[in-house]
Amino acid sequence: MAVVAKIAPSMLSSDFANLASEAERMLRFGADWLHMDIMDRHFVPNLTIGAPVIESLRKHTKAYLDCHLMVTNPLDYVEPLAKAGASGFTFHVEVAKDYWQDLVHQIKVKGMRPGVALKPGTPVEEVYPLVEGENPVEMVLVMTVEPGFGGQKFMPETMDKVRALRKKYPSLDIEVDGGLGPSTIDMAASAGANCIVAGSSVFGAKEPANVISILRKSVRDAQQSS
Ligand SMILES: O=C(CO)[C@H](O)[C@H](O)COP(=O)(O)O
Ligand SMILES: [Fe+2]
Repeated sequence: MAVVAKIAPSMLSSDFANLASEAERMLRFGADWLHMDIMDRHFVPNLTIGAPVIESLRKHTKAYLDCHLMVTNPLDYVEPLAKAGASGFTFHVEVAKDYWQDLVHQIKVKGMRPGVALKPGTPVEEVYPLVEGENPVEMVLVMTVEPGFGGQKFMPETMDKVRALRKKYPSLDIEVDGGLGPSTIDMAASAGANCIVAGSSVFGAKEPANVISILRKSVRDAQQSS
C-alpha cells in the first residue's frame, strides 16, 4: 500500500505574533500537519521556538505538530516537548550517533512519534540502522537545503537519498524539507517523498490552498505512476 501524502506547512514562515490563527488558516487550507522548526542557535546559526511556544499553540489546535529539532542536545527536549503536546519528534542524526537508541526509546515512551533528519552532506547510509533497528524511527526527513533558514533554494542532488530510501523502505514515511513548492515538488514526489514541508511557497502565495493542493496532487500522481 502506498504511503499517505502529508502536506506540512512550515510555521517558520508564518507570522509568529499570530501563530494560532496562522495555524488555523493552514489547516483550513488543507494542511495535514503543522511543521514546527525548533532551532537552538548552536546546531544551526538561527534561534526560533521551543517547548513554551508549542505548549501555547497546543491550547488552540488538535493538529499533528511535526517538530523538527535543529538542536545539539535533542535529549534535553524530549520531556519538555512531550509535556507541551508535540506529536512528532524528529532529531538530526549528526548529533545523535552515540545515543540514538536511548533517544528513540524516550521519545516513544513519552508518546511522540520519532523521526530522524539528515543534512544535505550526510550520507543516507547513516540513517539505515535507525530505520532497521529493534526500536526504529518512523520517519526519515531528508533536508533539501542546509538547515537553519526558510526561503532557500531546493537542492536537487539530495533526491538520490530519497530514491535510495524509497527503494529500500517502500512503506516508510519520507519527508523532504526546504525549497519545496510547485516548481520543485515533482522532483521530490517522483523520487518517493510523501511528507512535504513547505514554508515560503505556501505562506508567500496569494492562494495558499492552491499550493497545498498542487503539492498533494504531485505526490499522489507520482505514487500512481510508480
Ligand atoms: O527546516 C527548515 C529550515 O531549516 C524549514 O522547515 C524549511 O526551510 C522550510 O522553509 P522553506 O519551504 O521556505 O524552505
Ligand atoms: Fe524544518
